[in-house]
Amino acid sequence: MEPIRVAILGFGTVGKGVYAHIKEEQQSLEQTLNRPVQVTAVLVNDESKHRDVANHVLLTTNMDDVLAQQIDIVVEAITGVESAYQYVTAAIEQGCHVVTANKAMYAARGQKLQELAEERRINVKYDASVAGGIPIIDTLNQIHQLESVHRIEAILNGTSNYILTAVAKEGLTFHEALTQATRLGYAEADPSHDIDGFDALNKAYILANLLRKDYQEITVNRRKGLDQLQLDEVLNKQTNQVLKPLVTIDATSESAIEIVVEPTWVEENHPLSSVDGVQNAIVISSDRLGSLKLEGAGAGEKPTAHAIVQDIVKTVKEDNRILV
Ligand SMILES: NC(=O)C1=CN([C@@H]2O[C@H](COP(=O)(O)OP(=O)(O)OC[C@H]3O[C@@H](n4cnc5c(N)ncnc54)[C@H](OP(=O)(O)O)[C@@H]3O)[C@@H](O)[C@H]2O)C=CC1
Ligand SMILES: N[C@@H](CC=O)C(=O)O
Repeated sequence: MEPIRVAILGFGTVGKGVYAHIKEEQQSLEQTLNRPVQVTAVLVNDESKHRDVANHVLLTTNMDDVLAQQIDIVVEAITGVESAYQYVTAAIEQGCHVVTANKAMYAARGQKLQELAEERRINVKYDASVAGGIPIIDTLNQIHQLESVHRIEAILNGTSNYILTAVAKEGLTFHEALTQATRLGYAEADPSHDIDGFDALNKAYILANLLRKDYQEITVNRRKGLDQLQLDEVLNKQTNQVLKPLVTIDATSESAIEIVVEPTWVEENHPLSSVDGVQNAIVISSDRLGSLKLEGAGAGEKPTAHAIVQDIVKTVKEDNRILV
């Protein structure tokens, strides 16, 4: 039986995680999809760094070589915006579905990509780009189809939450905690994106865009990261309060969806106060639902790979040309 051919762009924490997940879960994937899933090509910056790709898989630095492999689904897990956008655009133009984890790229170019994808009847899925393993994109879409979501409060950066927890509860220095977060594969290749709040802002933007009506703008009222904190603030814990890297998305105004990203002291009975370490959580509020809290691992190899493989499975099930 013809395999479903997958290319992985990027072979770092996330790309390797997807490669390992597909290999380890080969049988269950084949049972679910009635066809085997095969990683056919891997794209990297520097081939010489990568010895753990099997011989039958094309390892290359050239996207044209990847697309020459009759790929069904391109998994994009590289860093930065421009190259990623070009690769994904080329993939869509060639008729490949796309699954991406790259929130910086998706926040900046997601809308353009979806327009192009719609023209070509291609899926672009991006659940792994927000909150690691938490299945937030489809969940939020489904809720919002039934009634307006008016507010989201969330922790969307695993590295920042890991650092604040380690400093406050384990007595680590900021530098020690960041070093551990990097070693564990949580931090961005350039961890300043975690620390300055831009990673959380990109994720907030992706969620806000799902709630946005055509006439509404998305405005960023504040973006602050851990880099603007004095460490003493974290150590000198105030009574009954916990410092959390909070994101709020307020959709109550007719004209704008307003985002605030800011480390915030929350009361101990706040739904996000107990979310520690690399965990992320999202509290979605609407009239009928009240509030729904989703919590799970917000970063790292396995949860992120899980989200990507889920999107691969959904993509195949939605495309009759692949699902035979
Ligand atoms: N780490 C995490 O927990 C999560 C990360 N993400 C996102 O997933 C993406 C990947 O993250 P992560 O795996 O941690 O990053 P890494 O830095 O671990 O890996 C990045 C990989 O991308 C490759 N790469 C970078 N630029 C290019 C390029 N222009 N062309 C070809 N290959 C390139 C690198 O190649 P080489 O190895 O040769 O240098 C490397 O293999 C990022 O967009 C990140 O924001 C999303 C959710 C969670
Ligand atoms: N660096 C990010 C990785 C996942 O998106 C984080 O720490 O949340």
